[in-house]
Amino acid sequence: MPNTNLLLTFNTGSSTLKIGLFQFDADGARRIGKGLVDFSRRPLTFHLIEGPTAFDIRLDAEAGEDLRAVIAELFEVLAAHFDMAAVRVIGHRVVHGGDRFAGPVVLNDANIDELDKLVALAPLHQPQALRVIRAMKHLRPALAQTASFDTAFHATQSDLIRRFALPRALHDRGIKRYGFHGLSYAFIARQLRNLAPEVAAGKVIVAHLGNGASLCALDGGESRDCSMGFSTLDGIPMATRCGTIDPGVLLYLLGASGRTLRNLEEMLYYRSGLLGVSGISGDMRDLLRDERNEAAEAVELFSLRIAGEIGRMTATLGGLDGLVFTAGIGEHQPEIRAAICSRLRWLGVNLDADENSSNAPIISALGSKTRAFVIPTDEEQIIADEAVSLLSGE
Ligand SMILES: Nc1ncnc2c1ncn2[C@@H]1O[C@H](COP(=O)(O)OP(=O)(O)O)[C@@H](O)[C@H]1O
Ligand SMILES: CC(=O)OP(=O)(O)O
Ligand SMILES: [Mg+2]
Repeated sequence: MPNTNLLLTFNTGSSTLKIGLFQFDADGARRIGKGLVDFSRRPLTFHLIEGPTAFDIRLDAEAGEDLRAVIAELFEVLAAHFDMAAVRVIGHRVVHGGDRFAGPVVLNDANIDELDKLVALAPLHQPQALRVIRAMKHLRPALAQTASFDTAFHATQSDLIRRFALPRALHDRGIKRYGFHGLSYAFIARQLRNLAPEVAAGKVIVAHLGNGASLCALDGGESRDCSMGFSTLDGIPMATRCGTIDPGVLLYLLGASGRTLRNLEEMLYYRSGLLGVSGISGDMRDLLRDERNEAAEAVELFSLRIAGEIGRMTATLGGLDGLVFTAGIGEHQPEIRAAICSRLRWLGVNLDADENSSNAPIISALGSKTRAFVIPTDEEQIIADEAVSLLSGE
């Protein structure tokens, strides 16, 4: 096998672990493979892509409390395809960096402890990422590990935008908006600079529409606003998460109707959003195929709330030059882009139907005042680039 430096990225989502394999040198990191384990499906299977070839490898390990057995088995499987002795660094996606981390870091015991303190703020994501970090540390104690944060990209937001209209003392204690999906937004800002530099220099809203979904307002490529705030529940409706909700509903459910905190949390994170409204599925592909009214209503509510949030963010920016769609739904579902944009004609968004239906990079019609784009995202590329910069001491 060739003598090169390898880098692995771990993107720990709420129920999946995405692995990126990169070759790197002083010039940067280049992807050579990717893998996915979906912890919501049994038996556990490692879906691995090496160049043009895909493999589905059944795993023997159980996803136990510490994930050590799963990570060890993934390394064994990867060793059959890649030179794992050449791995120099593991880069992790960590969703919440709080106020403490405004950029990527090399992980050590002290900052792993700091990340532990943020678990309550991102209960779906943070504990799982920490399990993977600790499992790696156990398995390869000498290997460097880095963390790249979803929240860090939003450090350019103003104090005003981050503020809730609550007593000041709470803000000072960290009860404020942080913003998420920052690795995706960093990647999109970079790609847009190559695709349409004149738009990237202006006012742009990016719609990251995956299982988790949010919108980000960019001015000159810097974050000014994000629909996700304090937690990954806020903003637009998602596959199974509720998005913005009247806090009076939560008080009512906890008070008069006597739900427990656990039960409420489980409902807001796992049984709401597209799944909750449709009663059918949280997967947009299922809803677009289904002919029942409830499916159509979930899709319509999703589009309506997104268009409304784009209106609000246009006020933050004071105008809109570009709109970018990304992630699973944003990249692959023209029907949803069309439904959102049909509510944004007043903002000067005018789609080209043919370009939109073929998921082309530029989907706005010639002469559209606001230009619209489809740009595939790659959070792992940002994690890899940040790990290489940290390693080379930049
Ligand atoms: N070709 C496609 N591949 C993957 N997801 C797709 C595709 N087309 C539509 N989707 C939708 O994208 C959503 C998942 O988005 P994704 O970005 O993969 O999620 P996440 O990374 O947050 O788990 C689902 O609602 C799914 O229906
Ligand atoms: C922040 C967040 O919601 O992430 P994901 O989309 O991976 O669930
Ligand atoms: Mg995601």
